[in-house]
Amino acid sequence: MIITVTLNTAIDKTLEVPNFRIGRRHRSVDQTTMPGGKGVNVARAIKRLGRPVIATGFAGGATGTRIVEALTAESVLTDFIRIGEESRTNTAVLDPTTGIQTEINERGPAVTDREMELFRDKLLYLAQGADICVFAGSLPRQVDTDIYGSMIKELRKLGVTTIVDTDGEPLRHAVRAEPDVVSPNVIEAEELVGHEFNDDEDRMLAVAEIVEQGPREAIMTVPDGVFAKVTTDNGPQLYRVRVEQQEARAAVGSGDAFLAGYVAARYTGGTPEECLRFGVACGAESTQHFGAGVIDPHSVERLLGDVEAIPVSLPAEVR
Ligand SMILES: O=P(O)(O)OC[C@@]1(O)O[C@H](CO)[C@@H](O)[C@@H]1O
Repeated sequence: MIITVTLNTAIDKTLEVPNFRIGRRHRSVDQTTMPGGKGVNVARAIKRLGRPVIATGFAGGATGTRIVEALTAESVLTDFIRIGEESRTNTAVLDPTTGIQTEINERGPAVTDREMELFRDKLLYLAQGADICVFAGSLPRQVDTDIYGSMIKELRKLGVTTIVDTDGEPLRHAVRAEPDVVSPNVIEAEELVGHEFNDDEDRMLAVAEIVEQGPREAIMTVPDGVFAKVTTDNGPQLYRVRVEQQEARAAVGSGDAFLAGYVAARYTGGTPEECLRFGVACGAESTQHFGAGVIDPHSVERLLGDVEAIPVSLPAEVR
């Protein structure tokens, strides 16, 4: 079983607004709502890939009920802790004339110590039957920024593989707890290592630098693929994995789809290279659909042949 943890679940509302301009009044021509939050999107995509997955975390109020009911309607297994405050609604404005999407994410509810205690209990219970646990997304209010870090340590004792996709302080703490994999995007990775990347060499060295901070492996997502430092049977290996970028219908959540593909392949025993290639195919395919974590597994298989995995030699200083 694969667990996805989403502490800050959301209803993602996307409004289609042609010629969107800051400071003007608009009427949307179309709108969609879907349960979201990064771990929820990862669970949706893993389910579509046919691997066993359960989504957990916090869900509060009428929005929380909607999130759980909508996931159930998608046949995604859920086991959320119900909390007193309302889960958030994240709003995205998509301008079809330019393809540009603007997002406003709410901070989310405050979580009490008691609710957090209940969640820890639940996670440890679910972890007994799990192989992999994915922690993804921001934290709701009043939650210790070391929460992912402390859960990673507890799950390691149970032999569960831990994978993290978050940012800022929670990411900083999580890497120190030595998870199996961290998967930041470029902006999150630049913040983590403390400098900007100017070229591919910088990006390649950055994943090695992140591994130095604690995780066993690091995968940085970029629009056309990933830069990664993974552990193969022959030792550590750097990879650049890329695919020709297609014109995106909606790129939001492609990092979540990458992670879902990577985890699904890892769950069924893929080699590191196979997992990275499958993840990149899933991330790219997801850009053809509205809705984060929505993928078509048949198109993913077709795209896989176009994904290139290039092993990169380790410079002496990062060996
Ligand atoms: O505020 P967070 O938790 O960092 O990100 C939440 C979010 O923007 O990320 C997903 C796309 O990756 C959306 O489903 C969701 O609304």
